[in-house]
Amino acid sequence: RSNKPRKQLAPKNPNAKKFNSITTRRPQSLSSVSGGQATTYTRLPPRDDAFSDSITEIKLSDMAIPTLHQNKPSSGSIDKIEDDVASSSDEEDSGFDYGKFELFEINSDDEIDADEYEEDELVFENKGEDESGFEHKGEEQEGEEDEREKEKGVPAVMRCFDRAKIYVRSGDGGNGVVAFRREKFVPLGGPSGGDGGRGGNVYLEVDSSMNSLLPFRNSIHFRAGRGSHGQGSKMHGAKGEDAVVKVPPGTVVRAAGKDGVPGDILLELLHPGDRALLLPGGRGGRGNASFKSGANKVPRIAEDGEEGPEMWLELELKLVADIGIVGAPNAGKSTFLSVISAAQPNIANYPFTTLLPNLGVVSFDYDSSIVVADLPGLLEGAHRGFGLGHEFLRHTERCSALVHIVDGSSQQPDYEFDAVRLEIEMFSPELSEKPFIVAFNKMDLPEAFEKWESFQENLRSRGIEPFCISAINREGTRELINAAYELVRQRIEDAKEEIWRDPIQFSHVAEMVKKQRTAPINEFEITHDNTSDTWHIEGAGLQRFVQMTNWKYMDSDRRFQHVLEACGVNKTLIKRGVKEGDTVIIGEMEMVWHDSPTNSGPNRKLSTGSVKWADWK
Ligand SMILES: Nc1nc2c(ncn2[C@@H]2O[C@H](COP(=O)(O)OP(=O)(O)OP(=O)(O)O)[C@@H](O)[C@H]2O)c(=O)[nH]1
Ligand SMILES: [Mg+2]
Repeated sequence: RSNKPRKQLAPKNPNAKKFNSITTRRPQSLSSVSGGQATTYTRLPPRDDAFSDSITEIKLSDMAIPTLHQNKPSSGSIDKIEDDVASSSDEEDSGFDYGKFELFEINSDDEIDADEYEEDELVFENKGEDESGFEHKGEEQEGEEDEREKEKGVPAVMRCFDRAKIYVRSGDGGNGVVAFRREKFVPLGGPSGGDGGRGGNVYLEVDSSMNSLLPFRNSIHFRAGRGSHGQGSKMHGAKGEDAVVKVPPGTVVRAAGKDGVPGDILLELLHPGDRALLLPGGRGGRGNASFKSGANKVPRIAEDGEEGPEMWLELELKLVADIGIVGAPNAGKSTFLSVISAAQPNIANYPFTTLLPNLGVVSFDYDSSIVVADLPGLLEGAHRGFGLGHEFLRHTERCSALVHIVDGSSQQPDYEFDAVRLEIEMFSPELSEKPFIVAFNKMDLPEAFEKWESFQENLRSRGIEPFCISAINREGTRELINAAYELVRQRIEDAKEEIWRDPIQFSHVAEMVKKQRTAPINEFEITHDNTSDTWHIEGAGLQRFVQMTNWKYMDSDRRFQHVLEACGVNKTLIKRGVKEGDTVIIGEMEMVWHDSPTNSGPNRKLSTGSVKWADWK
């Protein structure tokens, strides 16, 4: 039989994990000891342990960045590493270019222009730890940054306020080991290799001190730690450290979409304390102590740890406010928020003072309070992209009511009112059906005062009773917010009568992953490529089995043959006409098929039949 190793430059399996870089893999050539069929192993995937560091939280630093940078020019070569591949692949559809972003951050020479990045301070405030020093933008990137801002029409800080795309990966399980007990007075001590530890989980958790997704501008990779490897004396490896991704309340989590089609909603993390197990870590590989059986008392076999699943997520923040303040730019929305709550938004006499929504809490008697959001001003044509406010209208989707502030001193308050209402309708009919209150502001100014009566009449004729206020003098503001509160209260009471929703299932993604993991090993599909005489065997269970098989150990081969036999792969292949020398690919593993001389008859099972292997689990 030929043991010639085959060279293969790219993973043949399109579903194979992207980041198993080929170059880090030591090609090994082992020939099977058994007389089974698929025997010569030509390409094996020992996992490289580059990511074995335990990672707790935001950890984009370390290895990811410099390598990403280095690797950029050599695209096209197979010498890619995880992040390079991962970040360049999924980005185009998202509208964000995080890869670039990161690249900039690396180049940073830590020259921070305090004025320029004033806004960014907001980012760091929220960060639990910013250990890496990569967060600050240097000067070089500024040019490109500007360019991009022009492209998108809105400053990056606004784009990243409520949207982010992140990468999460749970930890791989630790490997099991082969060891035997050797003690002076214990002859034949038996197998004592411990199991590897479980990989760390990835959790998403609401952090109520956060109010934007801006921190994800800087850190988008979250990896849980790998489980430690097992050791002799039946010592099991420690569990890998969990990664906890903190998000602000009101975050909607989607699987990253493709080609502009948003992915499925996985989770909604609305309230402080919400915590979801997203990706469970990989199972630790079993050590040889676990493989001991009556028929095989000296098992020379241990499993590798299971790889932790990975995924790209799209986060979207929808503020959890009870009331949204809407209105044209410069109407006095922020002023109103500042007088009813302790919030101190920027107020100035020019349009678009408010670039990002502000939140304020208004307390009422009996311990009740509501959250009020002040949104950037809405212009006519906002739904076509004019101005800024439209970007943020979706934050009002969760509001119970709107307060619509009209600038009484404007030329035509009636017209302004209609224009903003129209924008709201254009944005979403659902939003326009929310209860709202109209407030005619700046009554202290004579030009506003003059227009009040006609404005009031006009609205009354349409069945709306407007309020008049002078936000700056705090006149009429209390009545206005009380009325708004009344709307919220009603709404809450109405909602109580609605049928109770099912309690939110925070672990359903993890359940899905777990279910996938338990995919039976005998469910697979075989496709045959005539031109290259290649057989692809696809099946989640089998692929997982291959991934966890550690070929270093003698008995691994036998067990592998045994499993192929037992789950029917060999039989199916023979039935479909596999020939001597054909390539058989399962997951990342490539084999050459050999017809053994004892192909038919009971002899086929000779190699494995006598041993009972521990169950695959
Ligand atoms: N005279 C008077 N001026 C007011 C009143 N309320 C707000 N202003 C002024 O109107 C200007 C705009 O106020 P803001 O509260 O920043 O308006 P805004 O609606 O938040 O504006 P944008 O955030 O730019 O959309 C400021 O100069 C305020 O001082 C009021 O009741 N009377
Ligand atoms: Mg404002």
